[in-house]
Amino acid sequence: MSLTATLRAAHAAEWEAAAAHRFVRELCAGTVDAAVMRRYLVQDYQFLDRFVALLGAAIAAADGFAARLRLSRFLAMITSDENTYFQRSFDTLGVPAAERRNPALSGTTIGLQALMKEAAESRSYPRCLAVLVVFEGLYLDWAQRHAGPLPPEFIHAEWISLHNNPFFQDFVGWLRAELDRTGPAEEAACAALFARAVALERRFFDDLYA
Ligand SMILES: Cc1ncc(CO)c(N)n1
Repeated sequence: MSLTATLRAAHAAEWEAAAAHRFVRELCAGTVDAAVMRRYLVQDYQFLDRFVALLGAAIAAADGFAARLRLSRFLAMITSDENTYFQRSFDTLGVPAAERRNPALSGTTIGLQALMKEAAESRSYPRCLAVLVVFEGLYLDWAQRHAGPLPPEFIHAEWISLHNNPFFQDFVGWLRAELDRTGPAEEAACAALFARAVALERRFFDDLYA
């Protein structure tokens, strides 16, 4: 089995709990409560800041120009289409500037930020990939479970389509192949980061209903 398949299998129960979570089921049905969606987006925008830094670290640590180009194109999408999605959602939900910029962080958001900081500061390409494979692979997984027409509200519909489109599918497949190619040299460290990422993803969704 490949490294990514082995890691995924080792954390199958936690992965499934996140990928089939009540939040993503309600999101795909277009029925998620507006206060829950607001709470999610406010915390996730703080995730995004560190996520952009992690992508920058992966770009710097990557072992070739082809990988740097690929990661840079993804980073360009995050800092354009995805960032404006948050801004338009915050406008629609009436989220004030202070809460967009500097909200009270949940323990899980702090944990995700610390995980990304640690991976970024390792200056290790495979360690950055181990975290990215979970974040992007898990979001592709739940978004691909959506069937039928997209929900009517853009806040729901765009969050699904941002995570299930040909560009994103292709990118996640490439991330997995990169981790399989480079991860075996640092397998224990990659496995530890992968495990923490899956657990935090699940908690991030659980928090919304706590
Ligand atoms: C917490 C979290 N994980 C993964 C993604 C996908 O990038 C996201 N937006 N937020």
